[in-house]
Amino acid sequence: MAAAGGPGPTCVLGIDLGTTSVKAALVTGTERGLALAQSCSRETQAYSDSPGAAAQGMEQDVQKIIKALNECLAALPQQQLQQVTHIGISGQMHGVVFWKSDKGCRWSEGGPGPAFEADRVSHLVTWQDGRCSPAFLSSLPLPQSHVSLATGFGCPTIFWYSKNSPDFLKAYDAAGTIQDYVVAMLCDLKKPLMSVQNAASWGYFNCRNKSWNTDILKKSGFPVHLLPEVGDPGSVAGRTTCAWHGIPKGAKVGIALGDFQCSVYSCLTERTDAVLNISTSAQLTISMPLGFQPPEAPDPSSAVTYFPYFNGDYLAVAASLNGGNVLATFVGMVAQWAQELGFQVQESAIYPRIIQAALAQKHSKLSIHPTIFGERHLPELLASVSSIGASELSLGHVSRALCRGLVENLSSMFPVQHLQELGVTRVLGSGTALARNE
Ligand SMILES: Nc1ncnc2c1ncn2[C@@H]1O[C@H](COP(=O)(O)OP(=O)(O)O)[C@@H](O)[C@H]1O
Ligand SMILES: O=C(CO)[C@@H](O)[C@H](O)[C@H](O)[C@H](O)COP(=O)(O)O
Repeated sequence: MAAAGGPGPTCVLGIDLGTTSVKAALVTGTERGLALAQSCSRETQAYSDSPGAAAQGMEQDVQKIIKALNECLAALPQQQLQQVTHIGISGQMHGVVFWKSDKGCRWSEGGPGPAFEADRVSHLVTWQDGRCSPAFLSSLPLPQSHVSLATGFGCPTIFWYSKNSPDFLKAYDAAGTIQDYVVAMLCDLKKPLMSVQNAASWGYFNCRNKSWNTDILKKSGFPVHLLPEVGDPGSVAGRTTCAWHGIPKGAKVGIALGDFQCSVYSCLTERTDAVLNISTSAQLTISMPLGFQPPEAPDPSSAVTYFPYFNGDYLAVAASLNGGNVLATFVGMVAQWAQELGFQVQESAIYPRIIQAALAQKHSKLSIHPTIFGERHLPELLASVSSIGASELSLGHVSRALCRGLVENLSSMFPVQHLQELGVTRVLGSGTALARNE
C-alpha cells in the first residue's frame, strides 16, 4: 500500500490478528523495494467462555487480543516505529465483534507512547463458533451471494443474537471483524469500514455489486445499522488520529484485509502457483483467471469456494476448518493424558517431540481422517482413525498419520488432478503450523 503518487513509505507496519497469535512486522522501503526489518508475534490466549451459546460457542476476549497486539508493538524498535507512514492490518475472517462507536477503546500514555485498550466491546465470536445450527441456518432467508452461509459467519451470528438475545445487541451500535475494530479505533471511525474481502466472509454480501443484501436482511428484522461501510482492498481507511506506540499521528491506515488473502499475497507470484496455508485453520488455493466472476448462487455441497482477492480478482479456495487447530488439540490431549497419569508436561515441549517422532517414522498404514471440527460442506463428518495395527501405535506413527491426514483432507477438497487441470505447477507453503513443522 505505497503512497500513491507521493514518496513511497519509509517504513510500513504490518499486523495480523490471527486466531491463535498476533503478528507484527516492520518493513522498510529501500532502493531495491521493501525489506523486512523487524517482526514479533505473541499468542493471544484469548479463548473465553461463550455465555448463552452453550458448548458450541467459540468466543475470544478482545481485551486479550489487544493486549497481545500492544505487547508485539512494545517489542518493536521505537526508532523504526517513529518512521512508520503506513499501517496494514489483516486478521481472522468471518468473525464479528460489537462495540459502542464512541467508547470502543480507552487511550492511555504508556512507556513507548499512547496506546489503547478495548473498552465497551463484546467478545469476538469467531469463525470457529458453532452456535448457528444447520436448522437455524436453513431458517434464515436465502442470500443473494455466491458464498454459502455457515456458522461462525458474521451475519448468521448477528441473526442469532437478534433472535435469541436481542437485548445483547442494544448495547452496541458498531460491528466488524477484529481487524475492522482495530482500524476503526486507530482512525476514530464513527462508522466501521470493511473491505470486500471481509464482507464476503460474513455472508449476505453481493460481490458483483459490492453491496449487502440489505432488502433481504431488513425484511427479516436484521439490524442493518450494524453493517459496516464497504471499501476496496488496498484502499486507505483513514489516518491515525493520535500517536500510537511511537508511530506518528497521521500515519495512513489501510482498510483491514482477510488473513487468508494476505497469506496468499505473501507468497503467490505466478498464476500457476497454488498456496497451501496452515495456520489455526488451513486453506489450499489458486488464483482464478482475470475477469473471473463467481457463480450467482452458492453450492453448499462444494468444498471449493471463491473469495475476493485484490483488484477485482478472485481466489478459488478449499478452506478447511481443520488445520493447526487439530495439531494443537492433539498436543493438548497428550498434555492432559500426561497430567492424568501424574506428569506435568508443557505443551510447548510436546510440539518438538511429536514433530521429531513423526520425522523419524516411515509412513505406515495407520490412517487418520482428522476432521474433529467437521467441514463447512460436511459439518457432520467428524474425525476417524482406521488401519490401526498393533505395531503402529508409537507417538511417531500417530503424529505422522495425523499430519498426513490434514494434508490428505485438504487434497480431497481440492484434488491434485484438479489443480493440474487448472495449470498449477507448484504449491507454496505458508502459515506457522507448516513453517514450524518439518
Ligand atoms: N511450538 C510449536 N511448534 C509447531 N507448531 C506450533 C507450535 N505452536 C503452535 N503451533 C501451531 O501453529 C498454529 C497457529 O499458527 P498461527 O500462525 O499462530 O495461527 P493464526 O494465524 O491462525 O493465529 C497452531 O494451531 C499450532 O498447530
Ligand atoms: O475459512 C476461511 C475462508 O472461508 C479461511 O480462509 C479464513 O480466513 C480463516 O479460517 C480464518 O480467517 C482464520 O484464519 P487463521 O486464524 O487460521 O489464519
